[in-house]
Amino acid sequence: MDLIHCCVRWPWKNFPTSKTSLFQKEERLRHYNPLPLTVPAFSNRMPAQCVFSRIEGKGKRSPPPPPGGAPAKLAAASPVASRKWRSSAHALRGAPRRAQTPGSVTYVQSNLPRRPVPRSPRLRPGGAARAPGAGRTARSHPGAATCPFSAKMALASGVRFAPRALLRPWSSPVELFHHDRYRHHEPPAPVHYEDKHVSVVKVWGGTEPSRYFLITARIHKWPSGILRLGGINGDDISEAPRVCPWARRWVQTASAGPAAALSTGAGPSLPLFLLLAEWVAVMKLRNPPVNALSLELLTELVISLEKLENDKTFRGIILTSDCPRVFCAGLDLTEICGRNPAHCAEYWKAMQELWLRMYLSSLVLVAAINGACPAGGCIIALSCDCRVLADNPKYRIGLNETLLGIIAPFWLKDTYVNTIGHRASEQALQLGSLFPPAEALQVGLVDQVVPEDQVQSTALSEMARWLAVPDHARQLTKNMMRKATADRLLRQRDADTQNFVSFVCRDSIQKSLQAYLEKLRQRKG
Ligand SMILES: CC/C=C\CC/C=C/CC(=O)SCCNC(=O)CCNC(=O)[C@H](O)C(C)(C)COP(=O)(O)OP(=O)(O)OC[C@H]1O[C@@H](n2cnc3c(N)ncnc32)[C@H](O)[C@@H]1OP(=O)(O)O
Repeated sequence: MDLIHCCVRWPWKNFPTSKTSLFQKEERLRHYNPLPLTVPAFSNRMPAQCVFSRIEGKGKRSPPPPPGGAPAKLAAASPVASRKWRSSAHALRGAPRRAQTPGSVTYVQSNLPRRPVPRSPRLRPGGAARAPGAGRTARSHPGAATCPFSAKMALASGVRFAPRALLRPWSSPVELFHHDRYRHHEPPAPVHYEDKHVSVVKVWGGTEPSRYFLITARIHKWPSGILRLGGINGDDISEAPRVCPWARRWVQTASAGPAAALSTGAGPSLPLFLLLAEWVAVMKLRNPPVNALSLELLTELVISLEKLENDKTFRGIILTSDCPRVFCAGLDLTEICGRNPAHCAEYWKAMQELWLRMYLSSLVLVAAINGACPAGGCIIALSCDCRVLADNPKYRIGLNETLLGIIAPFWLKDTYVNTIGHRASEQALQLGSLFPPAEALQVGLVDQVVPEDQVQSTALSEMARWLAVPDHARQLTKNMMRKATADRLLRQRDADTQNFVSFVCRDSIQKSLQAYLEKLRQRKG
């Protein structure tokens, strides 16, 4: 995904300028431009550093066009781009043109069909074909610096942008630039991007989070109005502020506000945290007293996961417990104790389903383990991508099946081995070890052990770290790492169910399960 793609899908006309829901706009655009248009010529060199921003002033008049006019500027920068500009300007004649209102953005929205762009031999790595002297305009006359890169990029891609908008001097209300050029986009001296001058109004996430993000901030001083800083999601959104030094300053300044409210832990910069608010679901297990995995809870979890996976608003889930002192007590023993084989089979299938869904989930799953986490609870946590455990010696984690007289099935064992390695698993599984936090960290069962009151914020920081990776790359890698293990169960699912049912329905096993449950109840008394 790159800036051009974003531009194509999101011409200025459709760029949300009011508080109208971005999601509605996105929906409209889907119909407006249903064919995905990729621009291979630029995609490799337009990573997340691409930022485009726009300042809308109220009642302020736009600065006059640069001396010599846009075509002349472009001609000076590149004769090729200039020729293309002329032809596109010609093509644009007759296209709907919106009148320039004071302080608002002027643009021409083309109604020409868009076309895919062939790789141009004139384009050099690291930027578009740069004609001699292309950067000189900015140095000699910063106020009149043009964006030839953007112009050429758009023209070459067949995007019929308003040339005036593209070639506008940067100090005008419209800015569209590339990281190669950011150094020419220093703000004029009187602008102070400090706390009292700038406040974040909203951070928007798209319905397709891998596409873009947008931060709206209110600037209290000159140029007063609304500033929007946008970027392409899925690459590395924390990179975006790096594009432009003054934007970074602004983002850093603003990070004392809403971001601080969202997280007390140290974490990446503001946009991530604000976006987290929109992209990350927190799923709390609530089946008191110990969050045992009843059939109902399993079904509920599977449905919720499916919903979140299908809702493109979400990129991650933080899984935690709503029950004090217990994350999850594992299988609900009452579901397999004294029940008929059909019920046991149904129950086990639900357990398999949940594991498969979690283990192969395209979302980032972070387990915020705020309580004891034995057996099935541990498997739920191990199916996540990352585990944060509260530092309390009572909160132990591990697969203790052997202590109940039962055997962990092969896919539980595989999950264990994939996490802590063969030898450690061999030992821990046979002994039914439940690890206290420090040991769990040492053996690699969890990724972080933190004070109890920091579990959620650390999980959020971890989530931010995982979300900073482009979704597609992370998902494919996850799949590559986990598919073989999941496939093994998929191939033997029925046999595994039969094995489970025949095992737990044995008299001897039923007796030991009964005894174990009894022990738990007596312990309480
Ligand atoms: C071929 C394949 C064959 C088999 C594969 C089977 C795979 C199994 C994986 C599993 O998950 S087996 C389940 C293993 N789970 C455990 O061993 C956990 C047992 N529970 C505990 O250790 C503790 O309850 C706790 C540390 C989770 C919480 O301790 P605490 O807060 O002190 O609560 P209580 O012990 O007082 O328990 C309150 C209440 O909850 C009942 N209960 C506890 N665990 C379970 C459970 N897993 N299933 C059903 N019910 C459970 C306990 O009996 C108490 O009930 P009351 O009626 O007395 O309130």
